[in-house]
Amino acid sequence: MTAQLIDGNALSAQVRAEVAQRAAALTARGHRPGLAVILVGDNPASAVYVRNKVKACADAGFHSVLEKYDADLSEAALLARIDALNKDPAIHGILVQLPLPRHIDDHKVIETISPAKDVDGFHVASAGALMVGEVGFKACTPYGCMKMLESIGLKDLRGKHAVVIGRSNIVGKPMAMMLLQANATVTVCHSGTADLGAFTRQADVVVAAVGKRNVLTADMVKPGAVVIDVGMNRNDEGKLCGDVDFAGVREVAGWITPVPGGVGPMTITMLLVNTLEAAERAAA
Ligand SMILES: Nc1nc(=O)c2c([nH]1)NC[C@@H]1CN(c3ccc(C(=O)N[C@@H](CCC(=O)O)C(=O)O)cc3)C=[N+]21
Ligand SMILES: [Mg+2]
Repeated sequence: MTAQLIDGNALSAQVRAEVAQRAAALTARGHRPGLAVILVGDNPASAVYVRNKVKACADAGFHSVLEKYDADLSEAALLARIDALNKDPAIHGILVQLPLPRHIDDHKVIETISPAKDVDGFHVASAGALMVGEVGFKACTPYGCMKMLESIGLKDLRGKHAVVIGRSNIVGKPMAMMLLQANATVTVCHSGTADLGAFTRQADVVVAAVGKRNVLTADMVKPGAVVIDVGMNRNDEGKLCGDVDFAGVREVAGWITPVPGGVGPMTITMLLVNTLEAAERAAA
C-alpha cells in the first residue's frame, strides 16, 4: 500500500485563511499585525525564503517590513536596529534570517529580540517556556509538524512512540518537547546513535530533521508509520529533496510529507500564527 500524503500547501491554505480572518478583526480594532524581517548579506536561498515570508504576510493582511543590510553590517548596528524594533508598537514580530555572516554572533542577536516579539521561538525564554509548558512562542518548524499530525487526527499521541532524528536547537530539540507535551513516548536520535534503524523501526511517528539525503529508507520504517520530513537538500540534479528516501518510504509508511510542499510551507504558516498571536497579546 502507498502512504497517504500530508499536504503542507493545502493545510497551510486552510490555516492561513483563519489567520487572515483574525488579522482582519485585529486591524479593524486598530491593531494590524506587523512583522519585521531582517536579512543581512546576499545568500540567494535566504533572499528567496525572506521574500516568501513577506508575501505570506501581505496575503494574510499583515503589515510587514523587509530590512536588507550588506554583509559587512556591524553586530552593534544590528543589535541597535533590533532594539528600535523592540520598541516599535507597529511591529509585533521580529525575524532575523539565519544564517548570519560569521562576524555576527547569532546567539547575541536572538537574545536581543524581545521575547514578546520572538515569533521564531528561538530565544532562550521561548525555549524555556516550551520546556516547562508555559505560554511562549513555539519554534515554527516543529510547531508546523505538530499541526500536520493534528490534521491527520494525531493531536494526542498517548500510547505512541515518536522518534526524532536530529537534535538542533531550532528543530530537533523543540520537536521532542512538543511531542512529549502531546503525550508521546519520545526518542531522540542523532549522529551519536549507534543503530538508527533499530529505533525508527519501533516508531509510530518519525520526524527526520538532519539535513542529509536518504537518512531514512524503507527498511527503517514500520509499516503504517507517519513520516514527517523536515529536510531541505538538493539532489544531484539540483532538485529540492528531504532527508527521507521518499519513493521507497512511501511504499511502507501510512502517511508521509512531501518535499517540497510539506513542512516548508507550514514553517511560514506558523510564523504567521505566532505573529498574529503576538499582535493579539499586544492588543489585549
Ligand atoms: N530566522 C529564521 N527563521 C526561519 O524560519 C528560517 C531561517 N531563519 N533561515 C532559513 C530557514 C529555512 N526556512 C524555510 C522556510 C520555508 C521553506 C519553504 O517554504 N519551502 C518550500 C519550497 C521552497 C523552494 O522551492 O525553494 C517547500 O518546502 O515547499 C523553506 C525553508 C526557514 N528558515
Ligand atoms: Mg555566526
